[in-house]
Amino acid sequence: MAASDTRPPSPRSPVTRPVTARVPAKVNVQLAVGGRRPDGFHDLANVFLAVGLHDEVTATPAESLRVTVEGTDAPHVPTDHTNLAARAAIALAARHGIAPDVHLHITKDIPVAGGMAGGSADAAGALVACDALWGTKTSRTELLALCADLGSDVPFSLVGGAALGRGRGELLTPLETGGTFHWVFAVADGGLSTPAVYRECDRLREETGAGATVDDVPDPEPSEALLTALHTGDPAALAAAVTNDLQPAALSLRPALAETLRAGADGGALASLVSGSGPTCAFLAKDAEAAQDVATALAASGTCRTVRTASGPAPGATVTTP
Ligand SMILES: C[C@](O)(CO)[C@H](O)COP(=O)(O)OP(=O)(O)OC[C@H]1O[C@@H](n2ccc(N)nc2=O)[C@H](O)[C@@H]1O
Ligand SMILES: Nc1ncnc2c1ncn2[C@@H]1O[C@H](COP(=O)(O)OP(=O)(O)OP(=O)(O)O)[C@@H](O)[C@H]1O
Repeated sequence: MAASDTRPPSPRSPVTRPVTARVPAKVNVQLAVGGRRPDGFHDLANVFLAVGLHDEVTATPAESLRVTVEGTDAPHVPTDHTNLAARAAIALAARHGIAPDVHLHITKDIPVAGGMAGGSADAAGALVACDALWGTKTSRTELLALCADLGSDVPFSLVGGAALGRGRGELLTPLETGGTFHWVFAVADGGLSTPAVYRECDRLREETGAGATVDDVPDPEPSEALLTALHTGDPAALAAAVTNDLQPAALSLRPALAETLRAGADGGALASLVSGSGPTCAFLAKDAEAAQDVATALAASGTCRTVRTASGPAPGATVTTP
């Protein structure tokens, strides 16, 4: 603004150069699933750990909203307004009464429909990238509320690190971690639908006669042993405490995952579990060197499409452009 210009400053200072955000994947080190609520969701005790596999979302000014995707899994990602990143941009623009005219380019490295919150990562990335591009200066509290509307995992993709998620997973309490945990991920051919896995969990519970609603299933609680293991950074103690209530459902829908889990355990993993709703399998290793050994064994086993190593905790959605 010129020195003689007495107009009040604009409340927004949009930028015209592209803004890129980097967002991590997650693994659930504890996923305790309560009964089905009347709204169809399940209450959770969901202990998230962000790990260093990342998507990037670049937001550039455009005539209208447009999404492009690059990466091995790109053909499986929608580029219309159902893309979670597009929905995030629309929600943020609506919140500020502006048009969502932006080109979102997603560089996808997180497996699609793999139980590692890939779509959620892109939504959180789009929110922080668009907020910086549009100069909308949305408060953290408002961003978290927008995230929660977009999906249960999206708030965690924004904050990263480690956190306990209550409610349907959107009510977060950050957790201190005492060290770095080394993971190996076995990526399966094809994804699993998250609602289908929750439905299968309910079906298996009903099959045992126990019932599957909030009236039948005890409230899910975080494990003290697991929280202590995260706090002290002890991989052996964490391995002894990891649990995933969706694992039987994922295995029921994809029985071949049992072989993947066995191959990782045979390769020396301290713990082998399905990541969230699957079908990615996660293996906790003693250290970086042991993770390489587990990765080599999994690759040789022929029980998965690709093997990745990553450590956590990793930071949440972060703008990386100056
Ligand atoms: C399996 C996890 O990834 C673990 O972190 C999440 O619970 C799933 O989170 P998400 O993919 O963000 O899920 P949302 O987009 O919120 O919900 C998709 C569907 O998953 C089921 N769902 C999800 C979360 C939850 N606490 N209970 C549920 O039953 C519901 O059928 C819902 O319609
Ligand atoms: N940006 C996106 N990236 C990936 N999938 C998307 C995206 N937007 C919408 N989708 C749709 O969402 C579905 C689930 O994809 P996603 O990769 O988020 O699953 P997920 O990682 O298993 O999710 P979660 O771990 O949060 O349950 C995909 O099959 C795809 O149709």
